[in-house]
Amino acid sequence: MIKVALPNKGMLFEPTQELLKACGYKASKPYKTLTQIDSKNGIEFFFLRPSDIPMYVGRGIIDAGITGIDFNAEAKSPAVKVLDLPFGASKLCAAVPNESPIQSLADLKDATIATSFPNIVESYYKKKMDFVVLEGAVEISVSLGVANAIVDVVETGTTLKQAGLRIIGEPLFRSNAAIFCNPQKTELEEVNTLIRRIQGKLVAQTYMMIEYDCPSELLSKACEMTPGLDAPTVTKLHGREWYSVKAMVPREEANAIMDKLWDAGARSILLFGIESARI
Ligand SMILES: Nc1ncnc2c1ncn2[C@@H]1O[C@H](COP(=O)(O)OP(=O)(O)OP(=O)(O)O)[C@@H](O)[C@H]1O
Ligand SMILES: O=P(O)(O)OC[C@H]1O[C@H](OP(=O)(O)OP(=O)(O)O)[C@H](O)[C@@H]1O
Ligand SMILES: [Mg+2]
Repeated sequence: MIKVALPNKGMLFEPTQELLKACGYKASKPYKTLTQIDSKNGIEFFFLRPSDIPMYVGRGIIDAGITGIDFNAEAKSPAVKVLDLPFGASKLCAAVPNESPIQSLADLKDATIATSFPNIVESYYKKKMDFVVLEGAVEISVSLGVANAIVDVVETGTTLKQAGLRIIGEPLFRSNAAIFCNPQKTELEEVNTLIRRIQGKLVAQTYMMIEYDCPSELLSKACEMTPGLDAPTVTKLHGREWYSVKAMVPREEANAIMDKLWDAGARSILLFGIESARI
């Protein structure tokens, strides 16, 4: 049985729970319980603080885990990223009070910076810096007088704005959620099954299946409009010079492609969702 760590709280908790459930895993966190055994799939899930997951996976105590790229970098963990996930997208930005004379990231070299990510900040500046290290609610620290600036996660910017801060320069780091694996465990069968199932679900969320009929003179143009991942499947209709075409199309473009096919003369155009996929 392999060990897999999942976030026990925070921004990654719900999307991770939903993803694993959709992939057929018994991974829902029981109330006040920090483990869940999925014996059918040979996995014991551990619900841990997302910032602690890189340490456990890096040491090989846990085989694989889902957390943020920023947390893995901050922990300087040897865990390897094996798959990006489409949630937890964030950036680490420096910010100062609106009225501060500081204008650029270079001006922050000698400032006292409040942050939960001192290692990432030092890698950015490539020198020892002066920090107040906080667990959270970092935006309020400047008005409380412990620092001149912060480096913290920004998503919409609302928390910064409410605290009377403004962003300086470009983000120091960009992050999203990902699956990380211990470098010695990347070949484990259960780890690879987990990755393939999640990849399959992500493909299913990104693509749809289109099926339509078109006259023979339209076939090559229609296939150009719906090239699929490799090539569209084409079947001749019985008793007519018409063809049935089936292909995967990007979900975001699916309706526009249907409109174009219709205008070009295709008919009986059907669009299907994909539950999962192994490509
Ligand atoms: N508002 C947000 N939007 C998107 N991603 C975010 C946001 N806040 C944090 N993240 C990202 O989600 C991951 C987990 O951060 P989160 O703040 O949820 O963990 P935590 O600090 O351990 O939990 P909590 O804040 O509840 O104590 C990190 O990789 C972080 O970059
Ligand atoms: O740009 P915004 O959309 O406002 O989001 C950014 C905020 O979200 C996170 O806070 P969280 O709720 O995780 O609390 P924390 O500060 O205690 O970690 C992050 O630390 C920022 O404070
Ligand atoms: Mg947080």
